Amino acid sequence: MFPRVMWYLPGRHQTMFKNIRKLLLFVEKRVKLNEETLDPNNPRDYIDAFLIRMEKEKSDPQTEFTLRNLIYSTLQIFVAGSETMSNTLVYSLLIMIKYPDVCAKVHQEIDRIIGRDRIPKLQDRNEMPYTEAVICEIQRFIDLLPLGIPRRTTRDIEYRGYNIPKGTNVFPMLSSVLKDPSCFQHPSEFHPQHFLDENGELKKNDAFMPLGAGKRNCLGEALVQMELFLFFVTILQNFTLKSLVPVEELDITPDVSGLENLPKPYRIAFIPR
Ligand code: HEM
Repeated sequence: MFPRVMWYLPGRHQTMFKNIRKLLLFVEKRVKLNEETLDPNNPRDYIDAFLIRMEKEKSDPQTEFTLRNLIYSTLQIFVAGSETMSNTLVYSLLIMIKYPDVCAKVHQEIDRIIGRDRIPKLQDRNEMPYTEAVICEIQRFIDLLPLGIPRRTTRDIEYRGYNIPKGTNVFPMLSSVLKDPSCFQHPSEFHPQHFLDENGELKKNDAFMPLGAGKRNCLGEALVQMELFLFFVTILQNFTLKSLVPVEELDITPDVSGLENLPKPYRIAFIPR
């Protein structure tokens, strides 16, 4: 997907490479700091845990616990976890101003279950099926990573009658499930009822996989669902959102992009409640 030749061609992508190098330097510094202050009996974070395992396996030539893997996997967690979350939140606010009736119902549920005098907590999720359904539908509708994350087969495999040789790039196209009309009644519309049953309770759907599926699904899955709930609900608990243009003019189709479905730039007013 990112052929090596791009490193040598001029263009705007060079800024991206420069920024990645800066991030790598930042991670390298952080790893050094951890190394200098490491207490093997008291690991503080992912980097400490990795360093301890590196030390244990240092005589194994096959080990995956190398300094290079530590730096790249730490960077991967940063990159995978920041853009995706912020873009989902930015998109969710756009959808809320496009559908003020949905936003009003979320406001009502927040006021009923949490009120205005305390901060939201994760346990509130169990009592807020409408808000949960809206958050699921936002993730399904925006389909943030339509192609999933590119993978490569490590051996020859046969899947449903297809032979896929070792070394083949595979794009698990998440859109094909998130927008599947046999799984979602109105696949191309924003429709929170996709995740609600006739009693208004949260309804699970096996085709809901914005974070991938299987052994290598999103590492941050639990964090994503926690963060989305807490950030989204805290914003709506404190603000009424208003579009600065007539709602009909708001375009919620994604901007042109390579990997992620990004929201088009928009302006929004946050009015304290
Ligand atoms: C809304 C936010 C996010 C979305 C939509 C998202 C989506 C995804 C998807 C589709 C994959 C590929 C899964 C597969 O191939 O089956 C993935 C992988 C991954 N995600 Fe996320 N992600 C999000 C947030 C996060 C966060 C917060 C973190 C870390 C703190 C994270 C870390 C990772 C990592 C490390 C992988 C690679 C896992 C592996 O290869 O084993 N992601 N994510």
